[in-house]
Amino acid sequence: MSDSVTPETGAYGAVSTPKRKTRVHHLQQMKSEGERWSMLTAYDFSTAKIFDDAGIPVLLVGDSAANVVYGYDTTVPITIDELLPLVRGVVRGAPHALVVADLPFGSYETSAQQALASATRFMKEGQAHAVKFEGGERVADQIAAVTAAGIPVMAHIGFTPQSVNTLGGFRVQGRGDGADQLIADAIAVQEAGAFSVVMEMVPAELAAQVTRKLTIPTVGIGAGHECDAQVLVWQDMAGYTAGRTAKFVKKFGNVGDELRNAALAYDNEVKRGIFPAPEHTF
Ligand SMILES: Nc1nc(=O)c2c([nH]1)NC[C@@H]1CN(c3ccc(C(=O)N[C@@H](CCC(=O)O)C(=O)O)cc3)CN21
Ligand SMILES: CC(C)C(=O)C(=O)O
Ligand SMILES: [Mg+2]
Repeated sequence: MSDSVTPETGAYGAVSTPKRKTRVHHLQQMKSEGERWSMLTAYDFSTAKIFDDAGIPVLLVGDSAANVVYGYDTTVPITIDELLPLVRGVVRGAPHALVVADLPFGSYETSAQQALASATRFMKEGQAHAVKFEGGERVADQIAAVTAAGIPVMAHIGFTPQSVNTLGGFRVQGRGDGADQLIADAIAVQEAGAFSVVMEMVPAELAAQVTRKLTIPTVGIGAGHECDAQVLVWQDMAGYTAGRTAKFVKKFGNVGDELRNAALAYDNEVKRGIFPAPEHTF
């Protein structure tokens, strides 16, 4: 092999690509060993395959599909029936990653029974490995019931987008008096049996404090670098989101520009009769 970067390893090949099937206990183990890990959203087979191959250990089929797949303004309208087919595609594309499915708004709030029924659909029909839903103390009963049934639960506290209408918009949570509630929520989800907890838009110092206090791994999004793990919506991470993105986003690529340029080049060659060339012709 030459010294060039190969598609098999890539520039970061040495530090990624764990070719084992990620399980919940591995994430716990990584926290014990002080090893950080990353999580990305995925919504289809092809991208899941790329992220799985890159060694991303956890993929989330987020209800953010409401925005990035279906074009809704918020995550409130998306349904189980809209999310389930995406979960099936991601699971087929990701043989190594732990695939977590987000429960959408309206599918778990009323009772432990409702949460278990919804989670069960994602496990049976979607073949997900775990579910995630929003809320702290207020969904502790749901977390306990779903976990007791053998379904690992990832919790989600801080800014919970499904509650945008009561949280007063897309805002940082846990400032001032909110800190006590955030800590209470973190402890409640751990005690209810969650295997991990997402903290969204929480001041870094508070997120660090919660991360030290909890035994389960914390996954930050806009919660500073002292969380045990990080998550981003993949389109934000790769520079594929049209328009402005939140302050917590870093663009690691220019996929949007790449795709647009490819479409322009294709259109141009078709119009000029250059594509298809003899080598593309039977
Ligand atoms: N593409 C995408 N990325 C996401 O991170 C994401 C979604 N969609 N959809 C579901 C939720 C919604 N999320 C959001 C949406 C907007 C802001 C936002 O506008 N934040 C502003 C205001 C912060 C403040 O003033 O407190 C920001 O500048 O970060 C944050 C999180 C996170 N999730
Ligand atoms: C941003 C992550 C945590 C999420 O809940 C989603 O993508 O729906
Ligand atoms: Mg979500």
